[in-house]
Parts: sequence; structure tokens; C-alpha cells
Amino acid sequence: MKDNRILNVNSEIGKLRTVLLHRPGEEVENLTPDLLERLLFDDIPYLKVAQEEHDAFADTLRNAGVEVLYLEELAAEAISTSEELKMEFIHEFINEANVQSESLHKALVSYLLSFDNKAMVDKMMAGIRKEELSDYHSESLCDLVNVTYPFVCDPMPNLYFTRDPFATIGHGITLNHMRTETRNRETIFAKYIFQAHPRFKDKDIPLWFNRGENTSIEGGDELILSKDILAVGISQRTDSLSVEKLAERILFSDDTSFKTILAFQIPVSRAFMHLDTVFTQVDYDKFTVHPGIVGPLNVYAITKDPDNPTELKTTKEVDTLENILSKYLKRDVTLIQCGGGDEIISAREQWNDGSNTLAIAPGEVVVYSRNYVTNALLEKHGIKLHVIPSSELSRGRGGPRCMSMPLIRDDL
Ligand SMILES: NC(=O)NCCC[C@H](N)C(=O)O
Repeated sequence: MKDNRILNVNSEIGKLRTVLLHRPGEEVENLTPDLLERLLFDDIPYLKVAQEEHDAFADTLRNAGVEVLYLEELAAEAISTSEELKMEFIHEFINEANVQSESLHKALVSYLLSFDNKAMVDKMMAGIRKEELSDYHSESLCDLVNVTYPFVCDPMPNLYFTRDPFATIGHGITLNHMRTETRNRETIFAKYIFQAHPRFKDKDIPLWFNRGENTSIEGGDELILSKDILAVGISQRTDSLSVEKLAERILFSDDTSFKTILAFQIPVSRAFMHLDTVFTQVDYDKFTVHPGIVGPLNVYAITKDPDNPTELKTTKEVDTLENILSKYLKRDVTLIQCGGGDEIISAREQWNDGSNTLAIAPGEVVVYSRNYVTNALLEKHGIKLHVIPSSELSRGRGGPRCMSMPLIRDDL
């Protein structure tokens, strides 16, 4: 047993102790209609209200005894540990923002260094407009062609969905390679946090996946069904090859208890974006689900090959979600359909992340207020709800699970 571990997440529902959030900032105000599709938003949230809603979310968690950490604070603290590291971070950020010209790179370095570390991280997240750089002038062909484009570094409005860029699994993390360029830039903050923040540096944190890999995986597709079973979506955002790599590393590690990776093949569409968009666990035996995912589904169970324990074995199953979950969790399960299965209500509440709940303990979840039909059903099934306001946060197409990355949960 290693005693230098700091992360611990072996279920979706164990009592939540420590969680990572990001309070939405100026990056959300830098969204414009032209950018929405590329930056994966459907509308422009009103930042003031989004922040109030997010503060209510954080307070709800704190009032339930959860320690709330903020991505932006950890990142600033991490780079404050060494001047050399800070410069490395700044150069990497600028390169990944696709800045080609050397003079622009230099101008950005001196602009970023004019802020203190926390303000600099906030600025990087918010995006940098050309007009902010006093000596900006179009130089490269690319600059000249894009002369009307306002940004030198794009905003990162999806950062408040901390679930996706990295994900805790057991005592380790997947530092993810995201499907899209816009979200891939987000993973740089976690890289420096785990490398240098005093809370995490030199701790035993196995890296199950790294951001430089060339297949994609996102945290919304990683669900820890039990200490033995990890579910992963093969989805719009996660490649089957990533699941294989993950299985290889986790199942052959002596630092986890996982024995089976269940790969769920889900439709490739925005309404089904990640596995946690279509189902989340709310209690030992209860899940809230998108009616479109009840199946039959193609599910692939990956285990060590009993006949050749140095190899993996993959078995395909075609069955309903209920049967699959019952079989692997070894208990009867109840699937609570978002919107009660009513065609209109389900579609509406699903769109607003009605089945994306964050469990803070078995049978106790955080939900959006606007999904009142689904919420009433959850209560009917004995689930304790912590209801948070949701007019603006929901416009980014993510719910309480998407907006949180657990770092420590009690084991069940
Ligand atoms: N796990 C999740 O489902 N996260 C929500 C991510 C929403 C974000 N606008 C995106 O498209 O990536």
C-alpha cells in the first residue's frame, strides 16, 4: 500500500470530500454569435448571473462539507513555485494558441508578464484581443487574411466544465487529449497543476492518459461504476483506441482495483455528447438516463484474458442498459428516465442536462432547478436533491456533473 497518494475516487457516489471547479469568467463574455459553433456553445450566457449561479453551486457543495478548489487558483499557485516553470507555461500557452509569428509571441509574453500570476491565468482563460496589445500589427499572411478576427488568443468558455479536460480514476488521472482544438487548450492548466502544485507534486498520481497522445478522450465519458468497473463512452468525443490504451494501463497496474472496463458505444451527436450526458449514477442501484440510451446497446467488456493474463480480452455484448448494469454491478438497478420518458419533456430536460447529476453521497445529488419534472421523479425514488439555479450555466450544455471534477471521495 502506497502512502503518498492524494487522489481517491473509486465510485460515482461515495461521499464527496474535495472537488475542483472553475468559476466562469470573462471568457464567457468573449463569446460572439460567430464563435459559438467553434467554441461549442449554443448561446451566450449572461456572465453576472452565471457567476451567481456558480457561486450557489459552490456554496451548496461547501454546505454539504465538500472542500471546493478552483482551477484558476491552483494553476496560479503552481506556476508561482518557479520562474522558469512560469516562463515554460507562458510559451506553451502561446504556442498552443496557434500564434505563429515571433514578434507576436514576444509581444504576448511581455503583455502576460504585466499581470500578477492569478490575473495572468484569468487573462489566458478569457482570451486576448488584438487591441489589447499596444504594438500589435498584422505581419504574417495569416494575420493579414484574418484582419477582422478580434482575438490573438481565443477565449476558453468551456473551462467551467472541469469534468472534461482531466479525470480522476482511482488514485490517478487521465490528462486528456480533447477532440477539439478549443477544448484541448484547457488541459494545459491541469498539466502544470499536477506537475508543480505543492499539493500534488511528488505524490503518487499514476497518469493513465496524457494530453500529447493522438487519440481523444474526455472526462465526461469516464464513469466509475464501482471499484471494480470503469465505464467509458465511445462517443462523439472519445475514440475506441483511447479506451484500449486506458484499459491496458489500468488493468495491468498494481495501483488500482479495477478489473473490467465497460466501453459503451453511444450515438455520435451533440445530444449524446458524452456518456455522462446520457446517464449518471444517483445511488447504489439507481441511475438517471436519457430515454434514448436504454438500448439495446453495443457494450464491450475488456478484462485481463483468464487464459493469458498478460493479454487483454474484449467481449462484445448487445443488451439493454438495465441488463448490462445489473449484470456487472451484481444487483437489480432502476433507471429513472429524464422527463419521465414523455417525448417533449424528456427532450427539453435532456437538452438542459436533466440526466447530468452530481452525486455528493449515495442517494444525494446536485441538480439544475429547470429540470423540475425529472427532479420530482428523482425525489419520488427517494433521492435527496440539492437544487441549484440554472438559467445561464445550462447554456453551455453541461450540468452539475460536467461542472465538477471530484478529487477525493470516500470509498463505499
Ligand atoms: N461532460 C460534459 O458533458 N460536459 C459538457 C461539455 C459542454 C461543452 N460545451 C462541450 O461541448 O464540450
